[in-house]
Amino acid sequence: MDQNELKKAVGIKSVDFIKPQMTVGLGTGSTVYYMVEELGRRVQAGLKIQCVTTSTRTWDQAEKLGIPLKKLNDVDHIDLTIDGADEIDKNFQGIKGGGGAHTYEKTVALNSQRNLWIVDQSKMVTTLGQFPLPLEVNPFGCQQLFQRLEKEGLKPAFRIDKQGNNLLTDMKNYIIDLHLGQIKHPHLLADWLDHQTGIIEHGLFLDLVNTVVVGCDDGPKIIENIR
Ligand SMILES: O=C[C@H](O)[C@H](O)[C@H](O)COP(=O)(O)O
Repeated sequence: MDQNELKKAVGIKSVDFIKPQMTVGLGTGSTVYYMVEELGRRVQAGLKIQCVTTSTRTWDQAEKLGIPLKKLNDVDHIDLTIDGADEIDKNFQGIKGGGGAHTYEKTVALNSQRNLWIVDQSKMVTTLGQFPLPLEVNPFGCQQLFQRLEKEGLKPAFRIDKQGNNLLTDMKNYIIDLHLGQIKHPHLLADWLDHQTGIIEHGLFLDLVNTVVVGCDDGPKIIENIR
């Protein structure tokens, strides 16, 4: 199976975790796309749920499919959030934000009773960091922040769109990607990044995921993170 077929298989499989009357967080990305398409089919077939989204992309897709949507501020809990990931290590720590949506994604994830990630097998790694670590940053003072990151040896690069401009997030911020190669101590790095003024949110998602559905050639595999 190619990567897209694996993404589609896990996207469809993950919808089995959604039960009637749940409030569900919908992530962002090309794997989540398939999950939302399948959820739309089930809602049209009569499944009663409500959802919050983590990006305008997902909101627009879900709205077109007739999935009932709420703003995050208007729900009192989220039963389950289903999202993609860019890397997951052997300790179930993850990198997200390849699509620049990680700030809203982390906000929704932190407010969810359960988090389920859907990935193809290429995302399962021994050590995080091969995938560049995304930072959402405030445009105000971003050059000074960039220099600070360079000085720390974190190999930053602004993410640029097709027109050659700084890519803008849903919140109209910029993205800086850190090309680290490997992240030996994710918690220490997360702690340092959490304390840098100008960084709105980083893409390290630590101690957050409960279940991972991995797309493998012989079918989706469900892995529980027993913590
Ligand atoms: O900002 C984007 C998200 O964190 C995505 O969930 C992540 O990048 C995985 O995306 P994809 O399923 O397209 O590989």
